Amino acid sequence: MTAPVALSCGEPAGIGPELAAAAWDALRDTLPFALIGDPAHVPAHIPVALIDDLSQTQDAARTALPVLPHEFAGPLSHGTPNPDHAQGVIDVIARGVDLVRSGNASALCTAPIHKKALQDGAHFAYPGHTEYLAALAGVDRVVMMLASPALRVVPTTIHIPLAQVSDALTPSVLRDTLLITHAALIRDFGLAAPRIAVAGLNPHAGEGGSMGREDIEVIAPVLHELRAQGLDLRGPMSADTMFHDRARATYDAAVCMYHDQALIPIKTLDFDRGVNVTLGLPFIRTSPDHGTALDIAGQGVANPSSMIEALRLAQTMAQAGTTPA
Ligand SMILES: NC(=O)C1=CN([C@@H]2O[C@H](COP(=O)(O)OP(=O)(O)OC[C@H]3O[C@@H](n4cnc5c(N)ncnc54)[C@H](O)[C@@H]3O)[C@@H](O)[C@H]2O)C=CC1
Ligand SMILES: NCC(=O)COP(=O)(O)O
Repeated sequence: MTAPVALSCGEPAGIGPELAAAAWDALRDTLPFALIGDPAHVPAHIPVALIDDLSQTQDAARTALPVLPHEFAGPLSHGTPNPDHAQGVIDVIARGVDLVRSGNASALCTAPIHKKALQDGAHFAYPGHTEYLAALAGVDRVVMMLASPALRVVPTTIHIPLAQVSDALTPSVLRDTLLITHAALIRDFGLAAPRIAVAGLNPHAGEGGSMGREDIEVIAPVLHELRAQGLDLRGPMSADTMFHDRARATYDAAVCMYHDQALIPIKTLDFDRGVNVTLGLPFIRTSPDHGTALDIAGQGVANPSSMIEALRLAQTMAQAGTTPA
C-alpha cells in the first residue's frame, strides 16, 4: 500500500480549501490524502480530523477530511489574499516536499497559489510552484506538463514575459525539455514509443524564415539532433493547426514554445480535467490546471474535477512506483 498524498492548501482566500473538502467527499473511500493547512479555513459544513502524522490519514478519512494543521495568523477573507498568510502558504509547500521526500507521503498535490500575493506578502522569489519545487529539490531543469484525456501539452518556456521568450528559447532548454518529456511519456504515462509534436515559435512556423528565424535556427536543428537519437518528433509545426481533432490524433504530447501556446488549447478543450504535473523532480507533484479563482472563492460553486483528477494522477503515479522523469 502506498503512503497518502499530501495536499498543500495553496492560497487560503482562493478555492483551494473548498476543493480539498469536495475532493475528500468524492475520494474518501478510495484515495487517502491529507490537507496541510489551517483547519479553520475548511468550509464549516465539512468534518475535519486533525492528525499529527500522515500514517493516521486513512483511518481519519473515513469520517472527516484529514488535516495536518498549519496555522495562519490573521483573518481569512475569501477573494482577498491576506499578506500575513503569504509566508505560511510558502511554508506549507516546503512542508509537503519534506513529507514526500521523507517517504511519509507518496506524492505532493498542490492547491493553487496566488503568485503576486506571495511576491507582495513574502517576497516569494519564484514565478510559481514549478520553479520553487525545482529549487527545493536542487534540480536545474524541470518541465511543466498539463495532461488530460484530450491532450498533453508542455510549454518549453514557462512563467516569463512574452518579450523574453525568444532569448530564453535556447537549444539547451529545448533539448532538455524534449528529453525529459519523452522519458516521462514512457515511464509515467506508459507509452512505449511516444510521438511528440513540436510547435514552431512564429506564425506558420516562421514561413520559411520570412516571419522569424527561431524555427529554422533553434528548433529545427534540435529536432534533427534528437531524431538521430531515435525520438519520434514532428515539427516545427504551425501552432495554429496542430490542435484540431485530426491533428491531435497523430501525437501523444505537444511541446510548445511558450506558456499560452500550450495552455490555451488544453484549457479550452478540457479545463475541468486538466492536471499540471511537474516532470524532472525526484518526487511526484501534481496540481489542478486552474488558479485561485478569487472571483468565486467561498461561494461553493467551484468545480472540483481538476483537483480530483490531480489527486488521482498523483496516486496512479505513486502506485506505479515511478517518479516523474
Ligand atoms: N498551480 C497554481 O498554483 C496556479 C496558480 N495560478 C494563479 O491563480 C491566480 C489567478 O489566475 P487566473 O488567471 O485568474 O486563473 P483562474 O484559473 O484562477 O481563474 C480563471 C477563471 O476560471 C474560473 N475558474 C478557475 N477554476 C475554477 C473551478 N475549479 N471551477 C469553476 N471556475 C473556475 C475562475 O472563476 C475565473 O473566472 C494567479 O495568481 C495565477 O498565477 C494559475 C494557475 C495555476
Ligand atoms: N498556468 C500554470 C501555472 O501557473 C502553474 O504554475 P505552477 O504554480 O504549477 O508553477
